[in-house]
Amino acid sequence: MAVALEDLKFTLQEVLDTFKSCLSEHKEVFLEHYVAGWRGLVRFMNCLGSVFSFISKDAVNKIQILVNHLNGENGDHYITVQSMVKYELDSQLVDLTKRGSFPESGCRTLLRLHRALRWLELFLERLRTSTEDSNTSVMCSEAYNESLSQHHAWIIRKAAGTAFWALPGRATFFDVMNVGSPEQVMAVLGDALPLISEVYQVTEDLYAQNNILELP
Ligand SMILES: CCCCCCCC/C=C\CCCCCCCC(=O)N[C@@H](COP(=O)(O)O)[C@H](O)/C=C/CCCCCCCCCCCCC
Repeated sequence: MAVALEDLKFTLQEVLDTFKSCLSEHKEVFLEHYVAGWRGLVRFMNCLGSVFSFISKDAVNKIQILVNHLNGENGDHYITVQSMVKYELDSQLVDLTKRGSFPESGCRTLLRLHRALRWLELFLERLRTSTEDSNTSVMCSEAYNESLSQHHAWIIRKAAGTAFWALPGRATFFDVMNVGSPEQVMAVLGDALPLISEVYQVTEDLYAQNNILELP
């Protein structure tokens, strides 16, 4: 497995810092930082091997859709997730019941990443409380089955389940994170998790209030 440890050393910290900077003091989620967080996670995943490339391609595609909105002529409306939701709903730019004219709306695209963030939260929580003999593939599968899998077709669930078995063991995983000793990894995860959870919850509440948690 080719792992660019030097790149990861700052990338992982960067990812966690990026999620830290996602929330404004008024609990708005900055789309630019949210997307940057995902970019970092994808870089990390790419270092785990080509077996994950079908996952990273989908994530990259969705990240790019959001970046295009941010850089587009209506980019001002995409500064925060809150302003994006308001703008797209007010302007009727979202397919609400079936896929139609707006397959790349910001709302439906971010929803896919938002669901994946729940997987990440559950997976990192398992890693944080794991012991030496815990199995990363099992932790990853459990987190996936409790979250994202409910939104995936059978064929995607099968492919994801197969890819999870290619994950490195816990010790290698921690090495790749390059944070330091297992205790230091646990401490970093302990710092990062509440922030990731808060970003997830703020987004979840916003989508629930606007009744857009099931966008096609
Ligand atoms: C501290 C870091 C340690 C953990 C590092 C984790 C790095 C994870 C990086 C990226 C995660 C990938 C996010 C995937 C987003 C998937 C979005 C999605 O659900 N897409 C599906 C629906 O889209 P539409 O068709 O409606 O447009 C799409 O069908 C999915 C296709 C690809 C398969 C997705 C499988 C997701 C598995 C997530 C677990 C990733 C495991 C990585 C292992 C480290």
